[in-house]
Amino acid sequence: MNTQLRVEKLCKTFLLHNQSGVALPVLHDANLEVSAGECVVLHGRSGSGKSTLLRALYGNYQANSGHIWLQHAGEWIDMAQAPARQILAIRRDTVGWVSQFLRVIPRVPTLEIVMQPLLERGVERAFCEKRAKELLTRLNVPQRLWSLAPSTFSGGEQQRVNIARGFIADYPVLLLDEPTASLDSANSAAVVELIEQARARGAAIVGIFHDEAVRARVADRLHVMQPVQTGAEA
Ligand SMILES: Nc1ncnc2c1ncn2[C@@H]1O[C@H](COP(=O)(O)OP(=O)(O)OP(=O)(O)O)[C@@H](O)[C@H]1O
Repeated sequence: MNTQLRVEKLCKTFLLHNQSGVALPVLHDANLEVSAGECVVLHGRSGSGKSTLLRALYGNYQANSGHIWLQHAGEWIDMAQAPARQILAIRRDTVGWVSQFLRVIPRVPTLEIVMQPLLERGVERAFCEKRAKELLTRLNVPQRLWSLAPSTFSGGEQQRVNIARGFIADYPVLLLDEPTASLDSANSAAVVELIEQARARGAAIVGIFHDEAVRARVADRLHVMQPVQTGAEA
């Protein structure tokens, strides 16, 4: 097994400063190991910390303790301790994030938004454009929209632009936050196919999928999230 990502004893407690400093423990000694070519789906009841773990893996949430080891540029790096500059390099080259939401960039055309992750890696523009067009076609984003900024697109169209952008680069690690939420079955099937292809090329994938049929299709394994027991509940 070629391990690509290893989470060790990760702890995360949210401190609600504007609510009397209440402490909300969400992750306690969370462990997870994902190999290249494996898709692990986070599973557990609402509020069990699935999104929190996924965001910590992308460096959006700072863990209180523990490690997030991943292979980046031929070395093992602890994402939980990495400085901001290194996190940016990890996001460019190693860890991709695909969610249902597009952070709309004003006035930038769709094709440009989709190409951006590859352009940032210094890939030749003609290649980026070809790949972006292929993905937009596969995801049924009509060609007449490609030159427009997506701020006025429908929710589903924005979602598919975001998915095209998330899949354009061959990231060794892919984090998927409900990428098929609210897509119709044809578009959902197109996303499932992209996930299967990423897995076949050796990506280590961690995802959240509430749709049971999609989960059954893509998951090699479910990772069950255990809610943190507080003193009152124990
Ligand atoms: N930024 C935050 N600040 C404070 N508390 C947070 C924050 N993000 C999440 N939480 C809390 O952490 C707990 C876990 O939330 P999280 O979103 O990780 O759960 P989830 O398993 O993804 O839930 P769902 O399936 O409903 O999306 C919740 O009780 C939530 O209120």
